[in-house]
Amino acid sequence: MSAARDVAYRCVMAVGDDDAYANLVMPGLIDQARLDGRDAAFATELAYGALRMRGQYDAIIAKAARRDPESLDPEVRSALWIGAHQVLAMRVPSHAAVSETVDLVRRERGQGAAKFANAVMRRVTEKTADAWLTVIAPGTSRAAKAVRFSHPEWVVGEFERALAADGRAGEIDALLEADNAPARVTLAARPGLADRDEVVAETGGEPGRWSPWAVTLASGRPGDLASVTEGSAAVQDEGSQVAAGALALARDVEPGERWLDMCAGPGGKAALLGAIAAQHGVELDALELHPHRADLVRASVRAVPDGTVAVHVGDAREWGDEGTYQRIVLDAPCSGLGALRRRPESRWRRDLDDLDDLVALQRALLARAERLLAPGGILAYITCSPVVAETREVVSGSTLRQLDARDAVAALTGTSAPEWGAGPHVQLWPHAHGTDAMFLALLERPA
Ligand SMILES: C[S@@+](CC[C@H](N)C(=O)[O-])C[C@H]1O[C@@H](n2cnc3c(N)ncnc32)[C@H](O)[C@@H]1O
Repeated sequence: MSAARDVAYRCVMAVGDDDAYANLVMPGLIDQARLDGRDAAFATELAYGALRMRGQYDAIIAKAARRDPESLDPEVRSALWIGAHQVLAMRVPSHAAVSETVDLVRRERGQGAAKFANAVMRRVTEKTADAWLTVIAPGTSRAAKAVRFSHPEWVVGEFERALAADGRAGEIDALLEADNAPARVTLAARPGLADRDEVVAETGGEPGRWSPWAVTLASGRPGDLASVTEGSAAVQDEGSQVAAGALALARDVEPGERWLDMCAGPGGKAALLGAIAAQHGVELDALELHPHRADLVRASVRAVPDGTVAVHVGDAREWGDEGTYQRIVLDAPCSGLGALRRRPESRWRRDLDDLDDLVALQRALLARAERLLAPGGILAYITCSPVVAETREVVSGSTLRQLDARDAVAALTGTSAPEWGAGPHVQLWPHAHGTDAMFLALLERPA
């Protein structure tokens, strides 16, 4: 069996067995197996594709095996997902995909299971992906879309609601499709620490579409770049750059301002805001509940001039002195459903019940943020989720005045405010903006 397929299999199994994150385990597996660039890309596509599309592949396997995929051994089910992905979504010849899958299953579960896998894979290869979709996902119901685009049905429902609330009813297929396309890697060349043109030259990438600091990479491992190693640039979705940058640009920075990042780990926004704070000679407190994530914040801000960012460990609901901060970013813990492109397994890890707890936490954090804000201060409420309950419904419970976030986003991105929807908040979308589905509201405490 090929080393790349073995790496993909180990990754899929680690995600299933150990609750691992594919993007965290994959680099180690690739290094261990000493895959070259081409095989590493192949293994990554196999594993991420299988993890993303497993909802659709389970529906196909159920028909082909005439068995509930849940009843299969995890080893067999994982191997079949990877096999199905090769046949249905990549240009791997059927005979190779079948024999590699059978070899894998034989190694893991013996001859009987290999015979079964052989029969299932042969049936899978009998139809094209489109032909299978007419069998497993006919029509345009929510359930059919869930299978076709391999998302949990409740997530499709939440996305439909969020799109409709944003004047984008009818875009659901485009959104679900965008979630299944791997996101290109974007760096932030942190202002004052790195020069964007130099990072473009260093990486062979291109300037981003929205953020003045963004560099979009064609390919490659960003960890190997000098600017990333020293911390003057870092991987950061353009949506995150826009949301954090909008707070900095919402109005002129006055001397002596104090800024707070209430939920800072792992520190992407803290580093961007810290870099901007340093340019203005103002200070940023970065707070994080979990000590190990606070360590990540310290590492993330290492290139920001000393004395600008102070990292603290604590629960933001009980932290700080009231009326202290002129700017606060509350990048709230959320379902993460706006970042499904980057985390292939994450759509299957949440369920609707998680939302209630998250929303309660988001509301409590926002209530605390309101108190920590100085009169006249501004708060950015941000989520990497478009879910209505986590976004506009949380903000609508605030006692603060909502500013038109479109103005700050337009100023930052060199666009005009009406391009960013009906306001006053801004909702970014993978299919429309090529970013994660970040939500941004700017709230102001009356002076
Ligand atoms: C969405 S992430 C923030 C991402 C971060 N702003 C960035 O750009 O890298 C939310 C963070 O909030 C932290 N968190 C959760 N509950 C918290 C609380 N009560 N107080 C402070 N931080 C909390 C989580 O551990 C997590 O690191």
